[in-house]
Amino acid sequence: MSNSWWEFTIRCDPVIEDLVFWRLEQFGFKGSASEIKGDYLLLHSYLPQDRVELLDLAALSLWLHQDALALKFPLPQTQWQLIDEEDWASSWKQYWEPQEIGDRFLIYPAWLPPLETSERAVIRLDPGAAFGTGTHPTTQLCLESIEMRLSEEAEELVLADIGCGSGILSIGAILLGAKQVYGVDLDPLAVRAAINNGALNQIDPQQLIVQRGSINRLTQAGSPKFDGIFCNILAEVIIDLIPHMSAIAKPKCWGIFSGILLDQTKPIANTLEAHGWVVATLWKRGDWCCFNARRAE
Ligand SMILES: C[S@@+](CC[C@H](N)C(=O)[O-])C[C@H]1O[C@@H](n2cnc3c(N)ncnc32)[C@H](O)[C@@H]1O
Repeated sequence: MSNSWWEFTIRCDPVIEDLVFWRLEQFGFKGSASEIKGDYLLLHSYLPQDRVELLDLAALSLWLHQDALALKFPLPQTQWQLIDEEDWASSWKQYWEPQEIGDRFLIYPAWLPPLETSERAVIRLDPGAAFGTGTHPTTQLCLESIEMRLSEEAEELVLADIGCGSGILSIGAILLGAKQVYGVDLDPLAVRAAINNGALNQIDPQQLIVQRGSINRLTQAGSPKFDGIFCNILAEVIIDLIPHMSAIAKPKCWGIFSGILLDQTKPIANTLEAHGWVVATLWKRGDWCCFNARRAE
């Protein structure tokens, strides 16, 4: 089967949703959708076939069992199957619904009829294989932080979105008035999704500039210095990236760092402080937290 996808389905206690999401993300799954069914959670996650071996999926299932056992929750039930590209597209879509985030955003699936009016900034999205539908707490915490940062005088801001995924944060920032956002992602599928989503939201490609790569793309000649940086990746990756951020930050730059589990806050705070950042606030949701920081004067 060409262009096939693994659909990995997990039935588990809703309390361990964050942990399961985290495990899937570490494993490389991108598109996930969950729904509550009575007293359990049904979670579907998707990954291109060529990114994983069958045995790895069995190992993932074991990890999920061990996680639940360690926390004394019932064992999750897992199953996986190969589906073709067309089925993947429709599987994914049926579980994903419009979602309000914070006071200002509405995430709106691309395949629904466009809204005629909304009081909210409507982010239309087709995430494709990229992470970033707004259903994950780490993305929500970022969008809410962006909302707070961009409440006024946003029109001169040039921002960086490191690990842009579907482009959801970049698009959100532009809809709230940012002048320009540079998005980077290591994953070519994410780059494609972010570019397509920019177009879907009628954003000028000069305003949302998406490139494949990481922070190194933003230190190259011709890249601007940034007024704000957002980065929703895992803690270990953020710790590696922080030392390079001074090179792309304006003196009063702010930073939004998400994708961090509660028990990982200390190394993140220490690394930020060691590299010239002051932590302003720490927002929490479930097991996750998001740092809002600014450059030390
Ligand atoms: C958790 S997703 C975040 C997507 C989106 N920004 C959001 O908030 O929903 C993390 C993204 O970072 C990308 N990524 C992982 N490590 C990276 C790195 N070192 N540099 C750039 N992108 C990276 C992944 O491919 C993935 O698309």
